[in-house]
This record gives sequence, structure tokens and C-alpha cells, in this order.
Amino acid sequence: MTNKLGMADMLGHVGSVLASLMFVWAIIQQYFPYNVRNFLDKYSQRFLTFFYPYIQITFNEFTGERFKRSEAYSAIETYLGKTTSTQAKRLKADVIKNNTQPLSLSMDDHEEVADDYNGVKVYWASGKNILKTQTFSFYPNTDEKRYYKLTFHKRYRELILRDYLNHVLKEGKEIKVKNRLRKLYTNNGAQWSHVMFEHPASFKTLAMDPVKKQEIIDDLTTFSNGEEFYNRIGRAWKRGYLLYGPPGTGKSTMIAAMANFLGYDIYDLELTAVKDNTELRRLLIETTSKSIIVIEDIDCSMDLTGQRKKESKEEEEESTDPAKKPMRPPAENEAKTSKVTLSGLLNFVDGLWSACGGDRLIVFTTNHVEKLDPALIRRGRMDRHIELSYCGFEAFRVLAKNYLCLETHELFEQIRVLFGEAEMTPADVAENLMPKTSPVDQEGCLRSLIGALEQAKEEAVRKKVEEEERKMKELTAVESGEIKVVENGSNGSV
Ligand SMILES: Nc1ncnc2c1ncn2[C@@H]1O[C@H](COP(=O)(O)OP(=O)(O)OP(=O)(O)O)[C@@H](O)[C@H]1O
Ligand SMILES: [Mg+2]
Repeated sequence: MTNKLGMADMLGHVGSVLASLMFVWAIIQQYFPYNVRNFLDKYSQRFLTFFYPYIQITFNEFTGERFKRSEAYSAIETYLGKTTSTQAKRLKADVIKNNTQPLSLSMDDHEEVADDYNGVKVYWASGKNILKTQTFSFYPNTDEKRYYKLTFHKRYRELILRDYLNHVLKEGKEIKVKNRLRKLYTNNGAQWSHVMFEHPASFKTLAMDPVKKQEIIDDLTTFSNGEEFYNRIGRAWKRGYLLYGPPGTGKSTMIAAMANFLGYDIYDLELTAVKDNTELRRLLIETTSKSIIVIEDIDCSMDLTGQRKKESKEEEEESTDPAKKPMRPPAENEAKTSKVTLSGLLNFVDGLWSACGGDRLIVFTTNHVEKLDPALIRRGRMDRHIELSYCGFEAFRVLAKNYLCLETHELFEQIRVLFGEAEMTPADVAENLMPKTSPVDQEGCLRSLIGALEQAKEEAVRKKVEEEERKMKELTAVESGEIKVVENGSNGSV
């Protein structure tokens, strides 16, 4: 492989020549009278600057703290990745198990790339110093000190030091966040444990009204780019979302899509496992920036007057989703139940701690928005209330594309009419569209959906008739005096 003499190298050589001249100059200083030395001193600096008008900055891989990799070095490495892949001839590759990008590329040692910033050319060179040390080390890389060297003309000193370096570090960190393997944390009591977050959901595959979807995407984008804005208006960099709707309408799927879109980690907070407010605070302080803190089924997690929810038996039976029925703890465990209170939770949502260290999204989900205390969901705490509801025709089209690769079909019109007459969750629609044969029988799946929609329509009509009959019966009973309406408005049998 040829040894390339790049621009930065050349500038480095010019520097070496000048260093030799300096050495000669030091000798002259020893033997010449003071006034001659003074004269030469004055002009030598101008002479050097005239011939070497470049500034060099070195960024070492390891900083003063032993074994601690410099954040700047790592951000520069990531930032240069893009330029490196098009310019450098010798690259280093590393595998990153990421959906969007399988490999990370960086410059090999003694390579060089040029970068352009607002029309100003700068040069980045990578290098390493090998220290000849006799001491035995357990750390394999301590003898090799890698660095990046930035070279630019002194004319652009201010621009580079003030703007360009900020730009490099910021962009490098952003790319890093996007490329990193993300984590899904869950709490077991007061401890977080995590697994890799690899949910494939995306906004593209999420079935919902396209206008609403775009609004959410725009809101998330504005939020994640809003550091300066939040600083300027003096607000903590956080945003609260309340997702509500019947089971199977995509609340959890949307959280996964949000995390994938922003490249954030998820902290799935199980409130019922948290002992008290102190434990809650400790857990939350441990969350990192660029994360989504999720509390699912908030109405089942706590009693909004303070104690953990203990619903009446009737309410439990009323609950549409058996999985959501709160578990009644045995009597002997009563003392161990969660003492997290609404005020503790509100402190978490807008307390001082929440402003610490970067951006966070806080997402609550519920099937029963009407049960939530208005204090919990007022604007500023839950900035956006998003309803995920039954499947409409537009949402169906997204699912048909995802599941059957169908953009249009002659049965779509019939399905469109049926969606106007029957309610079905996206989860049920998805189940009907799920291919059950190979090769996929697209029409069969659509017909299965039509069958299910017709059944749902009949069911809805039947329920409506039953409800009307019940109302009629009540009315007749009131008229005939069988039922007396008591003063507070509730019905009482006589
Ligand atoms: N809007 C949607 N777009 C795409 N798929 C959906 C949507 N809604 C539901 N699904 C499918 O249905 C399944 C269940 O959805 P999800 O768990 O997101 O519902 P949920 O609203 O969180 O329900 P729950 O209230 O019971 O927690 C998902 O695995 C997903 O495949
Ligand atoms: Mg869910």
C-alpha cells in the first residue's frame, strides 16, 4: 500500500523544518549580544507566522483521566465517519448491530481527509504515538496513543474554534446516538435492568390517520432539536404525551415507533413495583438523557387520590381487557404495597430533577382517559393528548400495505363502506390480514376481514337494539310507577 503524503502531513513537515530553525535560533541566542538577540526575537515570530500560517489542534484519544476515552475524540471519529468512507483509502470497520447501519467506518492510522465548512477547507489527520515503556500493563492499548490532528489556516481561527468545532462535536454526538444500540429498561423494585431494544415498529408501519401521524412526527422532531429553544424560554427540555384509547389500538406500538424514530432508550416504569416516592425519585434520577419514560395503564397503576388502586369488584368486572384488571394483593402483603402518590408522580413529571441532564419524553398510556385526575394530564405535564382509536379506512390501507403488500384492490371500496358502519381495532384488523398461507392469498385475507367487519356490524346493531329496548323498558316502568326517580337523579326501585 502506498504511503500517502497528505496536506496535513506536508504542513507537519514544514512545522518540523521550522522547529529545526528554532533550534538553530536557540544556539544563536547563546552567543549573540542582547540587543541583537532582542531584534531577532521580535522579527523571528513574524517570520515564522509568515511562512507557517497554519494552526494545528490535537485531540488525544485518552484524556488526563487514565483509561477514560475522550468524548471529543470519539465524537470526531463518528463525525469523520461519513467523510472517511468517501475520501480515505485505508479504513477501519467495526460492526454495529443496528437496523439502519450494519458497519461503522473510521480512518485508519496515518490517514487524512479534508472537510469543508462554509467554504473553509480544514484537514483532519489520524495518527498514533507509540510509547516505548518498560512497565508491564494489563491494559493493551496504553502504549499506543491515538490522536486526530486538525489543521486550518490562521485566518479562520475564530470561525473554526467557535463554530466549526462545536458543529463537529454536536453532529458527532448526534450520529452516535442514532447508531447506538438502544436499550429497554424495566424496573424490578428500585433497580433498573435492561435488554437490547429491537422492536421493529416505525411510523411508516403504524396504522393511523396520516395527518395525525405527521403532526406527531413534526412534534417529535421539533422537540428533539429544541435544546436551544427550551434554554431560551427557560423550560426544562421535556415533553409529556398521553396516549389513550381502547386495547389494541397501537399505544404501545406507537411508543416503540417513537423510540425508533428518535433513537432514544425506553424506561418502562412499573409503578406498582415501586415502594414509595423516594424510590420513585431514585429510579428517575438514574434515567439518562435521550430517553422515553413510559408508564403504561396509568389508571391501573395508582389510585389518583394517593394510594395504589383498589377498585371495587364491579369495576374490575367492567374492565374490557382482562389483562388490565388490577391484581388485588393478598392481605398479608398489604403493608408492602406501593405508596407512590399522585403528588410524588407529579413531582416526577414537573419537579426540579426532571430538568437534569438532557431531553426526556414522558409517555403515559391509558384505556380510560376519563378516570384520570385532571391535575395529572393538564398541559405542561402532558403536553399532547393523542387518541388512538378504532381503525379507519386510511389506517386499514397502511395495514394492507404492511401485511399484504396491497396498495389497492377491488374489495377496498366495500371495506371502506364497512369501516363507516363497524368498529374494529387495528389489532383485530391486523389479525385478519395476517397471511395464513404461502403463497399469500391476498383476496382470502381481505374476504376474511370483510366477514369479521360484517360480524362486528351485526353485533353493533344488536347492541344498539338491546340498548334501545332497555331504555324503553325503563321508560315504561317509570311511567307505570314501577320505578321512582329519586331526587339526586339516580333510579331507585320501589
Ligand atoms: N395502529 C396500529 N398500527 C399497526 N399495528 C397495530 C396498531 N394497533 C395495533 N397494532 C397491532 O396490534 C398489536 C397490539 O397493539 P398494541 O399493543 O400497540 O396496542 P395497545 O393500544 O398498546 O393495547 P393495550 O391498551 O392493550 O396495551 C400490535 O402488536 C400491533 O401489531
Ligand atoms: Mg399497550
